[in-house]
Amino acid sequence: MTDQTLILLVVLAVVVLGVVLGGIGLLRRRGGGAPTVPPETAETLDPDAEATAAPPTAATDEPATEVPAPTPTLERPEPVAGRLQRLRARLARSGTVGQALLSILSRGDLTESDWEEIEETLLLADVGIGPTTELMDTLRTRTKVLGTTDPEVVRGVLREELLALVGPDMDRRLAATPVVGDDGEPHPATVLVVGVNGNGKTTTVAKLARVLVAEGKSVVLGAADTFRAAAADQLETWGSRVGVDVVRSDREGADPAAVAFDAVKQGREAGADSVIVDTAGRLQNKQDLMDELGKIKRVMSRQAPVGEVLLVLDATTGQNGMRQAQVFADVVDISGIVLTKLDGTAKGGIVVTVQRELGVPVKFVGLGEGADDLAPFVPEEFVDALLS
Ligand SMILES: Nc1nc2c(ncn2[C@@H]2O[C@H](COP(=O)(O)OP(=O)(O)OP(=O)(O)O)[C@@H](O)[C@H]2O)c(=O)[nH]1
Repeated sequence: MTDQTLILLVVLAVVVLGVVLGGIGLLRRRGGGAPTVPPETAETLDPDAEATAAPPTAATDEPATEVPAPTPTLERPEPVAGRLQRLRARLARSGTVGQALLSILSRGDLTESDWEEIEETLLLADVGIGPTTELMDTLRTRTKVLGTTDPEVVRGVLREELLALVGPDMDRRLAATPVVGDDGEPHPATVLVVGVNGNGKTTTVAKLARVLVAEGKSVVLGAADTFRAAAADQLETWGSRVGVDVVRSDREGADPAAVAFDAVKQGREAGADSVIVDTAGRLQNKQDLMDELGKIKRVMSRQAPVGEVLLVLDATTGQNGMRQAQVFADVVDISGIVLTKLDGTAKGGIVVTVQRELGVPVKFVGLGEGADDLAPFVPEEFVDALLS
């Protein structure tokens, strides 16, 4: 190969190379590949960069956008005033006693067998022997003096006498307002709720919390029924519906007094108006019950005086319920009674019996399973419902 041939070959190779490289450049400009722009300048070049940029990750310095948690909607319990009036139809079965008495008394010139019928009606309604005899004596005297069978007059007399029996002057207010302790500090009003299991105690605690919330009070609940985890779950569910905190133990069988103490402590620290404590109420024997309730009350008092001990009693249990009630009254100072399930019984006379035997007023009555089916007991409204 001559020198000339060699120079020709080199020139040819350079030309071919130039053509090939030029072709590749042309292809690239037509969009066949990404422009080789360094990544850090890509954003500034892309007009849509802001809109399409990925959200900042935790690794960046930019603060993460906070998505507010959805606020649970709290229920507003029904107003408390007039609840017994609203629920009076639930007393229909109890009302049969009033209706029966009215119809007998309206016969006029009552015979001994009429009076026996009156007695039987009262006893069947659980009015109890003592109050039944008293009522019959006054009715005998008054109907004889009046000498009338006018239904309105007879109704008026019966209303007055039933009201006297139920006790219109007893103090039925719930001690639920904070008190100033010996240390000069405000303490929440504390309510200890006792009674045999199955009487409706846990649901009553929840309903009571709603009563107080309806009155604008702040409440903390203590789930000291540590034998039954479901009782604490039940309270938590009910409490969350109205924004009420529940203090509980996660350990079944935990010391109920410790839970009660923590509940009152939390209520005090939070500046709550009231603390309501649910208890187990197992009736193994009187001594155990006395030890348990005594300890709970003692321990609670270290945080705040126990202002109220409510006994929950199932109105349908009759004399058996009265015996249980007596055991509780013997072991702890009861300040009021809640009569549950009054909607399902004709034995409304238990109101009279239980007040007489325990010497404390019925403060609330349960008239159904609904969240607001607990009514403050108003003697006039109760007697009117019996006679309507
Ligand atoms: N009809 C009616 N049912 C009620 C009333 N109060 C409570 N109950 C029902 O009675 C049942 C027992 O109620 P609970 O509150 O679980 O009873 P408890 O006394 O706490 O029972 P333990 O937790 O086992 O001690 C439930 O089905 C309640 O809904 C009421 O006034 N009327």
